[in-house]
Amino acid sequence: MIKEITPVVIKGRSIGGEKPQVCVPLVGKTEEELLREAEVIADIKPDLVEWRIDFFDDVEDIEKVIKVLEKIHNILSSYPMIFTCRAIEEGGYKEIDQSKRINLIQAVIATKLVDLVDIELINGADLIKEVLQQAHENHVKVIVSNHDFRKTPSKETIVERLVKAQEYGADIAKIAVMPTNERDVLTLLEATLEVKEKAANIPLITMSMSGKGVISRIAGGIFGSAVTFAAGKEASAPGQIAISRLRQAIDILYASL
Ligand SMILES: O=C1C[C@@](O)(C(=O)O)C[C@@H](O)[C@@H]1O
Repeated sequence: MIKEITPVVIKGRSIGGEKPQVCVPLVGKTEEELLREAEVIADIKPDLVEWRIDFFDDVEDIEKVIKVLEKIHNILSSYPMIFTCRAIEEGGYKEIDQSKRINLIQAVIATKLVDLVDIELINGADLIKEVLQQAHENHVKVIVSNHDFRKTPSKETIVERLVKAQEYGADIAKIAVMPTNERDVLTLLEATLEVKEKAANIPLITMSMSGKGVISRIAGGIFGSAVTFAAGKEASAPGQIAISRLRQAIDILYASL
C-alpha cells in the first residue's frame, strides 16, 4: 500500500507536493557577506532558503546572530527559511560547543523569524523531542537530518534512519550521503522510494552528494525527495549545482512526466 505524504506548506511553497522545491544556502562568514548573499538570493528567487549559521564567524554570539537574522529576514521575508547549525561530525563548517549550538537553535526558534530548523538524528530522541516541542509552540517546523560525508550506508540503514526521524516526530526527514560509486547513488534513490512507498507520511529530503550523485539532485523528486539543494552565491555541500541549471533540468524531467 502506498502511504500518503502530507505536504508541509509554508509561505505558499508545498514541500512534499507535486514538484521538488529548490533550496539555496546562505553561507557567508560575516554580516556583510551574508547581506550581499541575501540580495543575490532574492534576485534568483529560489523556493526556500537555508541559513547555514555554522559558517558564520560570530556563531557563538547569540545576540549578534539574532541581529543579523533580523536583517536577513528583512531581505528574504517572503521565502521559507531553514535555520541550520550543522554539527561538525555531520559536515559542519567548524566545531561549535554542543550546548551553545542547542541554545542558539532554541533562541532562534523563539524569535519566530525562521520557518524551519534542522536538527541531526544523532542528537537522540530526548533532545529532538525537546526541540520539536519548543519549535511547534512557536509554529516552526523541524527537519530531522542525517549526513554521511564518507560513504553511502546500506539501503536498510538509510531506510531505518529516515523512519526513525519520522518516529521521533519530525515534520520532514532528511538524509545526505556520499557515493563512492554509481551503485551507491542507486542505493540512495531506492531507499528513498521504499520509504516513500511503504513508510512515510511526512516529506523526505534525500541526496547523494558530489558530482557522482548529481542525478539525485536533479531527479530525486521522482523517487520521493521533496527538496533539492542548489548553489546560490556559493555551495554548502559537494555536488550542488547552480540553481538556474538545476531548475532547467528539473523542468525537462517534469514536462515529460
Ligand atoms: O543537509 C543538507 C543537505 C546538504 O548537505 C546537501 O548535500 O545539499 C546541504 C546542507 O546545507 C543541508 O543542510
